[in-house]
Parts: sequence; structure tokens; C-alpha cells
Amino acid sequence: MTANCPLILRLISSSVAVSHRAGQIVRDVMKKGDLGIVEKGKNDFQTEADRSAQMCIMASLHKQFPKVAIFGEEDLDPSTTGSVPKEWIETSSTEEVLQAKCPENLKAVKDEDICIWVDPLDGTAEYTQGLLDHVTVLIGVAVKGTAVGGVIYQPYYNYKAGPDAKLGRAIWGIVGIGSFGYDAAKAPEGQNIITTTRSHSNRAVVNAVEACEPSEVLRVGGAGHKVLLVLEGKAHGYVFASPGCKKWDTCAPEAVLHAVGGKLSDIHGNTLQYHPQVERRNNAGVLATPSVEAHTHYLSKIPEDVKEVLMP
Ligand SMILES: Nc1ncnc2c1ncn2[C@@H]1O[C@H](COP(=O)(O)O)[C@@H](O)[C@H]1OP(=O)(O)O
Ligand SMILES: [Mg+2]
Ligand SMILES: [Mg+2]
Ligand SMILES: [Mg+2]
Repeated sequence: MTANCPLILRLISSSVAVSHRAGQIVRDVMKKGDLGIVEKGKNDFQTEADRSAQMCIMASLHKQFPKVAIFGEEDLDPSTTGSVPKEWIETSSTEEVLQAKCPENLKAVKDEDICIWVDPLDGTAEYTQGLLDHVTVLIGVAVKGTAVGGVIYQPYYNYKAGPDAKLGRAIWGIVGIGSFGYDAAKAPEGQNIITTTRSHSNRAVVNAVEACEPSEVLRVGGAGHKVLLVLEGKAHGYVFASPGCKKWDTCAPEAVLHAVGGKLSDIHGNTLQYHPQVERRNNAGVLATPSVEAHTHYLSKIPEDVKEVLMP
């Protein structure tokens, strides 16, 4: 790895490599069959895959970027988790990212400007229920509080293609460069497909979706998965009027979406912040669309009484 390559490229390059390793861990835990489920709160679970994948990602990135702040979803106590196995430390890089042309505004980014947000397994509820294509590994990179780079790794991409199919794909993006690793498409004209939660719904979530006048509603798991549906033209918008999503759920998907001209914000249209001290919870929900125009359209549809109770 070239030492004079801009930090942001080295970070995303390493994150892509680490995401493959973490995705392998997620698949291995499922294959063994003992998920080790812990209930963290109401309708909020953690499995052995969440714990192990987070240890892999945090240890691997920390080893290579010791001065960069990294936050993961899972609260892991080193006295009970023990040391990270050597084979989980992934320090390879992804040449495709290192070769990209760094945007001028990101060339001089320093360690202390950066905050990395790690969701080792997004869509845990669906993972435990066998809805494996809803699962993603998310690594988001923020610079001075703004999401600028991200990796969305889908460990079970292709799993319906048969036992010999190669599983998994890494999607990466950097604002000012673009996003790669998926099939970009426009959602079908004349339809209005909205994606939203399947496991964390409530009255406000339903009211907000209905107000968008969908022709179809895709209730699926994971923030990463839903932004992928928007990127691949399978949904026109992702609407979630509830406070359940946290910074690690949205940082990587936001960066990948923004890198191709899309927009992810809260349901008031406010930009989300990602500096180290920020409150973890996205209190005012999530609205993500493939374009700024679509974003303005859906924003105008969200009912005022839904907005009033979801304050940032
Ligand atoms: N009420 C909640 N409690 C815990 N996590 C939530 C909640 N709502 C959303 N999330 C997180 O946001 C992701 C997207 O939400 P949803 O799937 O409901 O649309 C979930 O997969 C989950 O991430 P995770 O699976 O990483 O814990
Ligand atoms: Mg969770
Ligand atoms: Mg998550
Ligand atoms: Mg998670």
C-alpha cells in the first residue's frame, strides 16, 4: 500500500477487504448453527455473528489506523470476549479503491478529522429468521461529521442461485468519486414503490408510508439492504418515520447513496451528523431517495403530525 495515497482511499480500500472477512464470519456462524442470541432490548437482538464480525472489523481497522476514532454498534467487554483470533485480522487492501482519483477536498483529510461507524451485521432480526439477503455489513467513514465514504457488504448475495454460487458482494462509494459493485438502475416509471421496516413498525411508520401513496410497499429488514433497493431501482424511496436507526445504520448507506447523487436525511430533511460526540440514535427517522428531486417530493408528503413527534 502506498504511504502517500490519500488517507480516505486507504481507509475505504482496507474497509472493503475487512468487509469480505467479516461477511465470511457472518456466514460461518450461520453454518455452525449456534447463533448465541442475546436480547439487548425490546425487539433488539445480538448474535455471535454480530459480536465476532465487529471484533474482526474493529481490530483490523485499528491495527492499520490506530489514530482514527472507530465506533461499533455492539458493546463488547474485552474481559469476556477475549482476544481477537489472528485469522480475523485482515490487513490487505483493495487495489481498485487505491487507484481511484481522490477528490481535491478529501486529499488533505487527517486521522483526527475522521470517525468510522461500524454495523457488523445490519438486519440482525432477519438474520435470526433466515431472511439472509436482508443482511449487510456496514462500514461508514465520516469526515468532520459528514458521511463521505462507505462499504455495504452483502454476505448472502447470490445465495438463491444454488449451492455452487459465489456468495457475497462489496459495494463501496466515496462522495466525489462514485459508487461501485452493484447494478445501478432507475426504479420503474408509473409506479411508486416504497421500502420500509418489517420488524420495527408502528403507527407513525405506517402513516408516513401511506402518505407517500405507494403503489407497492416492500417491508424488508436492514438499513443497508433498503438503501441497496433504492440504488438498484427496486424501490423509489425508503421511508422510516421512527427513531430506531443509529449512526452505524446510516453512515455507510448515506455515503454510498450521496456518491451517486441520491439523498438520505431524517424525515424533516435535516442532514445527519456523524462526529464522535453525536447522539447515536437518529431520532427523527430516515428518508432516502435516488435523487434530490425525489427527496423533495417525499418530504412534502410526510404528514405534519408524524414530523411533530419525531424531533431531531
Ligand atoms: N427499534 C429498534 N431497535 C434496535 N435496532 C433498530 C430498531 N429499529 C431499527 N433498528 C436498526 O436499524 C436497522 C434498520 O431497521 P429495520 O430493519 O427495522 O428497517 C435494523 O436492522 C436495526 O439494525 P441492526 O439489525 O444492526 O440492529
Ligand atoms: Mg442491532
Ligand atoms: Mg443496523
Ligand atoms: Mg447491527
